Amino acid sequence: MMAKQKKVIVTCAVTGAIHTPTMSPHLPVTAEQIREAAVGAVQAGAAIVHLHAREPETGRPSQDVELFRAFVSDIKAECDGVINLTTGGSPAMTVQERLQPALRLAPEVASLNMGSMNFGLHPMLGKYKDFKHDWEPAYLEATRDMVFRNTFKDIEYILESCQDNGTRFELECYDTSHLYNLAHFVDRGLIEGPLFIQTVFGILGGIGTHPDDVSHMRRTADRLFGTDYVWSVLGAGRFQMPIGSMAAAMGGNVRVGLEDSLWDGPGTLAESNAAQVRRIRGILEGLSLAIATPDEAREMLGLKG
Ligand SMILES: C[C@H](N)CC(=O)CC(=O)O
Ligand SMILES: [Zn+2]
Repeated sequence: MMAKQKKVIVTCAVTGAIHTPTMSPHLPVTAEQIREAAVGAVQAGAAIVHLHAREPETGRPSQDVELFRAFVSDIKAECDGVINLTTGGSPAMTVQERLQPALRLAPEVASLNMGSMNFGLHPMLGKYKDFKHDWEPAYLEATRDMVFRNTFKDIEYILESCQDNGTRFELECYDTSHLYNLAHFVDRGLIEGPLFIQTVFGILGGIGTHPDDVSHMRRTADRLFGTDYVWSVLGAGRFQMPIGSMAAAMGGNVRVGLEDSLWDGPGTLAESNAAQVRRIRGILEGLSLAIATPDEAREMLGLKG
C-alpha cells in the first residue's frame, strides 16, 4: 500500500525585491497592498507567506523595519498564516541592513541564503521600456556587475544574531554548492533539523530549470540530509508552475507568488498572489494531494508557533 504522502506546504512570496512596479500593476507595494496580498494568499490555501517591504511612493525594495512592522501585525491579526521575513532583501543591500526586520520582529521563519552568487536581473531590462521610476532600470542594470553576498561569515552572523528569537529558516539553495554549504553548518551544529530547504530554480547565476536540475538538487539533498529535511521548490518566471508540479509529484512542497513570477498562465499577468495559490492548489489537488494548513506546516517544520 503506497505510503500516504504528507500534506503539501504552499508558501506564497507576495512581492519580493526582483520585480519592479512597471512590470505589473498587481505587484504589491504599499503596506496595505502587502497585507491584503498576504491575507488573500492564506485564504486561498498558502500556509506560509514570505514577505519583503517596499518604499510606498517608489516601490523600491526596503529593509526598513517600520515598513515591515506596518503590515506584519495586521496580517497576524487577520489570519493564522506563518510569517516568513526575508533576510535576503535585495542584492544591493548590506547584510547588516538585510538582517534588521528578522532580528527585530523575531518571526517564526526567516529566509537564509546559503551562498554568494551572481544574481542577474538585467535580462529583464530588454522586456520593458518607459519605466515609471528612474531607479527601476538602474536597479536591474546594476545586477550585471553585482554579487549577491552571502559569505560563511555573513551566514554565521545571521544565524547567531537570530538564535535567541527561536526563528527557523527557509534555507534558500540556488545550486548544489549551497546544499554543501548548508551541510557544513549542520555539521557545525549551527542549524538544526528539520531543515526547511527551499531549492531555487531559474535565477540567472544559479541552477537552471530542467527536470534533471530538479532531480539533481533533490538527490543531492537526500544524500546530504537523509530524511531530516522538508523539501520545497520555487521556479522563476514561467517555470513556476512546471517546477512546482514536478516537485509535488516527487513528494515536495511548493512556493509561488509574485516575488518569483508575475504570471498566471502564458502571457497573462497574475491579478493577485491568491490567483497563483489557487492555480497551484488546483494542480496539487489534481494529483490527489492535500495542502497543509498553517498549523500543520508549523508541526511539520517544528516552528515556535
Ligand atoms: C529567489 C528568491 N528571491 C529567494 C528569496 O526569497 C531570497 C530572500 O528573500 O532571502
Ligand atoms: Zn525573498
